[in-house]
Amino acid sequence: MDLGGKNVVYLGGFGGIGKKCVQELLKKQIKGLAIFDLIVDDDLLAEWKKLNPDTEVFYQKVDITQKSDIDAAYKATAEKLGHFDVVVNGSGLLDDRLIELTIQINLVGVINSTLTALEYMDKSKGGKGGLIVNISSVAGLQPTPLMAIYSTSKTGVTTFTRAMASPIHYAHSGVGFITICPGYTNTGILKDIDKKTTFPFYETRMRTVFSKVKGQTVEVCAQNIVHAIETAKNGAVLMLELGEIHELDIPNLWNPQLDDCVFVCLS
Ligand SMILES: NC(=O)c1ccc[n+]([C@@H]2O[C@H](COP(=O)([O-])OP(=O)(O)OC[C@H]3O[C@@H](n4cnc5c(N)ncnc54)[C@H](O)[C@@H]3O)[C@@H](O)[C@H]2O)c1
Ligand SMILES: CCCCCCO
Repeated sequence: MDLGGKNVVYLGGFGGIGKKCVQELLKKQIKGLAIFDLIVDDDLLAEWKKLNPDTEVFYQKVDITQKSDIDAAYKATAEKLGHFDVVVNGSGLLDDRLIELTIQINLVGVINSTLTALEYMDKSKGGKGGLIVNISSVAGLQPTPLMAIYSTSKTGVTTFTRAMASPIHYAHSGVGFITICPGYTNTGILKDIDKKTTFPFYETRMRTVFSKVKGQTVEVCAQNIVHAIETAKNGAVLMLELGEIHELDIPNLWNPQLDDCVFVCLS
């Protein structure tokens, strides 16, 4: 999608990856940018507004565990911008001690944000269509024993987003979906990992190598997220690893058998 003149909503826009994504998005002559987040950096927000006078940049406080916050923020954004073309669900928590909160933020919050945004974007409901980008993780592509709860939440994000990208849904709503799965990216989420694993001090092979795993810079991750927004097709699952974008082809593992054929479950 050409981002020039578009309206973007970014959830988690003051986080490590979020801040850099916002800075990359602001280079694309977007028309409006709504930053939803639990926290705000007032100085950074003021700087973004000052440096981008032709873009309407504003902040909405949102606790993504509160559906009422999500509803209010999207309503206010629709009133301010008229419509929005791109939504990035980029909030997240990595702390397996906090089971319910991990699921609430990483999965239920993304689901609620997605379904609320769809109410405004869905062509069949008077919307203009658009693109919803859900940030999963490499931990959302395969089981990650070191942080099993986080991995579960992110696997849910990957599966939910792929289901939303069904050709049937897309034909109906005109809203495309892509899943972004970053590898290690140098932000605070990876710090103090021993306090955030499923089992404290439980030596897994991953824990042994955790501090030696190669990571990518936040800047290159953000650049690739924005490149994906501009170029990826509906349904793409993109692993962003060490500065590269790998489009993944995840096979169907089950296709229902009918009396006279195998029904391929693509929608
Ligand atoms: N850094 C990595 O290695 C990495 C790798 C793969 C995926 N990710 C994912 O990328 C996204 C951004 O992560 P990050 O590395 O920038 O971490 P971060 O901790 O810097 O940012 C997390 C963001 O989520 C927001 N958030 C947390 N709880 C919230 C709540 N209740 N309501 C609203 N917002 C809330 C924070 O305010 C912050 O803006 C997350 O979804 C994370 O799981 C990160
Ligand atoms: C072991 C997987 C680490 C995932 C990074 C945060 O999504």
